[in-house]
Amino acid sequence: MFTLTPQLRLVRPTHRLLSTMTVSQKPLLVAVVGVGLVGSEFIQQLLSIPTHSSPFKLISLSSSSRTLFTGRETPIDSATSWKSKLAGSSSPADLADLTNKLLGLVKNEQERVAIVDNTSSENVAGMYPSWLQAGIHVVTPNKKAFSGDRSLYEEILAASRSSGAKFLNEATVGAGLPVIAPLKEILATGDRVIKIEGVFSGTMSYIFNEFSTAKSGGPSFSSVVSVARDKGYTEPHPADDLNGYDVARKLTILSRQISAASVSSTLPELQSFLSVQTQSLIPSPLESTSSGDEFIQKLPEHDAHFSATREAAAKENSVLRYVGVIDTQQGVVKAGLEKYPLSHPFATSLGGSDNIIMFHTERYSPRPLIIQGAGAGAAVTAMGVLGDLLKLV
Ligand SMILES: NC(=O)C1=CN([C@@H]2O[C@H](COP(=O)(O)OP(=O)(O)OC[C@H]3O[C@@H](n4cnc5c(N)ncnc54)[C@H](OP(=O)(O)O)[C@@H]3O)[C@@H](O)[C@H]2O)C=CC1
Ligand SMILES: N[C@@H](CC=O)C(=O)O
Ligand code: NA
Repeated sequence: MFTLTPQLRLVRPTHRLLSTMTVSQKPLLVAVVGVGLVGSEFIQQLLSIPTHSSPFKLISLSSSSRTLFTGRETPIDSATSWKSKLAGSSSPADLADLTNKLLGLVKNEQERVAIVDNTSSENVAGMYPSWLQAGIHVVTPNKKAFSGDRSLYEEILAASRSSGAKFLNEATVGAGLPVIAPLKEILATGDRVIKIEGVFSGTMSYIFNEFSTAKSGGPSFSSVVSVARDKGYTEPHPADDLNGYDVARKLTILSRQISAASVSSTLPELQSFLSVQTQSLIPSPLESTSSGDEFIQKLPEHDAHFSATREAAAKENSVLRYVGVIDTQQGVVKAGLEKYPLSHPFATSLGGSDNIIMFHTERYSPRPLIIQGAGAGAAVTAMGVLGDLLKLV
């Protein structure tokens, strides 16, 4: 009889340990909103983690027209059938209804829930404060919430602070490249950013890597833009890349992060990405061209201007690159076309849709921290999103 006691002693701590592990290893329930290029690849990558070892359960998918909500007992686990299951769902897309269902899981079942927003929708971005307030984590490559109206950004920060739910947005800048995470570490460990300078647009990178090289002359600007569009690198309307807004949004995201970490930041308080000094490359006669096809058709009329700019740079042994700069000493955030000598990393080391980002900080000085690699594309962007999701578990 007395032998029971030691056994009990053994059993009880082991059991407690198991129950603790069970709680901390409860899978994170994931709802995906947006199943386009990045969304589909993200689902593929998520479902490629073997079910028995996955820390996630995929419980909901939404396109702009319909939602599939399976709940946690029968999660979506097949990379081959999720599309047809979503297509066959009779539930219309309804973010309010999805929010209520997820809120029930958080409040009534003590589940941990994350929404992954793979859209570029402002409406979806506008839901973040209510999701975070409800304790639902948000992971996204969508730049809208963090680069749009300052009030939305502040609501997001406040909601996350009050509930403890996290928002992670690594893929909003440099796609899968680590940019946001190193910046957070630079700031959190007490280093000071002096300047961030980089090629932040995959599309602009491709265009200028092809248009302006170490060799004199080269293809016409319009032909490079046209090829970039045919390859699927540009937005359907190339003006949406050439206006520089995508770069301005990325600079806003980084700049707000720097300002939030430093009470004495000299950076301007950006009301939105529209507050960034941004040079548009759209020739003024084409500014109101609403069709992408018409834009491409008329762009050759402006080739001479771009060729002259290229030749002027070449005379100085330099090339043209569309860059973004955050200068905390000058208090400037700007995006535009700049000349770089051939010895500069922006001039000769870039290929394809590479991004390159240089962090000049007090610690990384005089030699900057440089991050470079593919800055657009479904595979690397989805990896950045899944990487963020893994940080939650
Ligand atoms: N592609 C890239 O290289 C990179 C993309 N990103 C960002 O990733 C995000 C996704 O980009 P990408 O996949 O290329 O874009 P896509 O246009 O391919 O996909 C976006 C999807 O969002 C869906 N959508 C729009 N509104 C809603 C809504 N209210 N509810 C549910 N779904 C909705 C659309 O669905 P439907 O088809 O049903 O209309 C569409 O399929 C964007 O924010 C983009 O800026 C970031 C870095 C790099
Ligand atoms: N259009 C963007 C894609 C990622 O944000 C780019 O060109 O970098
Ligand atoms: Na990134």
